[in-house]
Amino acid sequence: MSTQTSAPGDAVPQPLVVRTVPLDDLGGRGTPDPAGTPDPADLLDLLPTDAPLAWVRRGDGLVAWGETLRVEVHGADRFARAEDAWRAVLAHAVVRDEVRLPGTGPVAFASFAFDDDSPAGGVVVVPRVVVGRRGGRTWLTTITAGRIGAAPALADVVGPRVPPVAPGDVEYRDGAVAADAWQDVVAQGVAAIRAGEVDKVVLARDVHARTQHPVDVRWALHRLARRYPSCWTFSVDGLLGATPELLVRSEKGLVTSRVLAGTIRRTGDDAADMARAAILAHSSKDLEEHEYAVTSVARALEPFCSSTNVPDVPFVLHLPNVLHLASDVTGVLTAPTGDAAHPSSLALAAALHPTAAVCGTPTTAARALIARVEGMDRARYAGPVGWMGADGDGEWGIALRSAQVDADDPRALRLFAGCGIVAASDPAAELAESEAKLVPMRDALGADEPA
Ligand SMILES: C=C(O[C@@H]1C=C(C(=O)O)C=C[C@H]1O)C(=O)O
Repeated sequence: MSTQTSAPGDAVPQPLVVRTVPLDDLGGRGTPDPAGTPDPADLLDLLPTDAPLAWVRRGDGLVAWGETLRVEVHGADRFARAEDAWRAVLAHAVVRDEVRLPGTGPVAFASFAFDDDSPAGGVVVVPRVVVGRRGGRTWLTTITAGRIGAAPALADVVGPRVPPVAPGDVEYRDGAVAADAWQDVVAQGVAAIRAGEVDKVVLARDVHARTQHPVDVRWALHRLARRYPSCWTFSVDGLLGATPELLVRSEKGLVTSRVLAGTIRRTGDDAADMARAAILAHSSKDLEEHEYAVTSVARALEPFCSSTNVPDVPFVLHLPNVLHLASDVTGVLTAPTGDAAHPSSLALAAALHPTAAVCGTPTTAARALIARVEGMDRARYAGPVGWMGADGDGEWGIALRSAQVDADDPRALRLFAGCGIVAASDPAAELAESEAKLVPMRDALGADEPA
């Protein structure tokens, strides 16, 4: 069943029955499966064409499909409303979880707009079926309205494998701001920095794609996951991508955030790229950009944590298209007192969003500058995307290296990319960097067979 509600708490199916069973001895690699059921070793292979949900990295993670409940939220309190809705769902849930790992039991996927005023708002999807994998353990969760019945079996909830369909020819055209004109947007950002309005601002652009065939999101997901194994490949409500940036993971009182800022394009030549990595690691412009982003994350986490660990120097993250300065910031959540619980991963994501990696410093002025000069609605690009479990633990990425499929036209997509701008930024170089950041999604829509 699928229920639409914009008022959290409305129309929660009662009771909601959640069952998690292990799949450890089912369909493992090399196990002959007479029913032809896909191998859960590759989670993405399980997904149906329609509205696939995914959060995977290096073969682990969650895939899901079906909609037991969908909640749409809007406005500045969209995160809090989403959390209220999730709690209302849980209040009516009967849970039998035989695996008890992060990601087992009830799970919601969600994605949120970057901007408080965006019509894109946010969406929480409680799927009907979830298959998860973590450290060699695989499980199946079903979330249905009704009564507790027999333990679910994979063969009953997964259809025959329909191979992903290629998008065919893809036409690209300018988005809200043409590529050339976007250099003026960057120049306005630099001018605002020099005028003292902000220290850093992140400016983005979109590109429109039109595919020959309706987009089969799974085609793109497979390609993203294979080419960008260190990224989090995600799909929620038509927003898909492979982000290298983890806004926050919260697990058993431990929080982690992978902060990126400071980028250099790769050349394709390994020796030259090693030299570029060294240049990046010593570039004062990129180190400045990075410092703003790390500080914004550390400051936002501090009120929730009894201790935090902020690395002194970033490492260089190598991706096939770009190199980034990266820092893994960690913290221990302050132990709850009395009946209080830890803040949920979503509450932490709400407190962190938007970091200086995707907005700028100071936040309020950078937000206002973006709204004034960027010339587009970012929608859910650069907003939090991820999943959360019943205990509030979960993982939220920043929706970068991403595209949004038009809900009314499955052949139309918007691709997005943005760049951190500081006083020393050069508009032409930033345009080139934005092109490099569009590569993952362009390749994901490529015509050749997935490798
Ligand atoms: C805004 C994007 O990326 C962000 C900006 C970066 C930069 O300017 O160096 C690096 C990583 C991300 O934090 C994007 O990919 O669209």
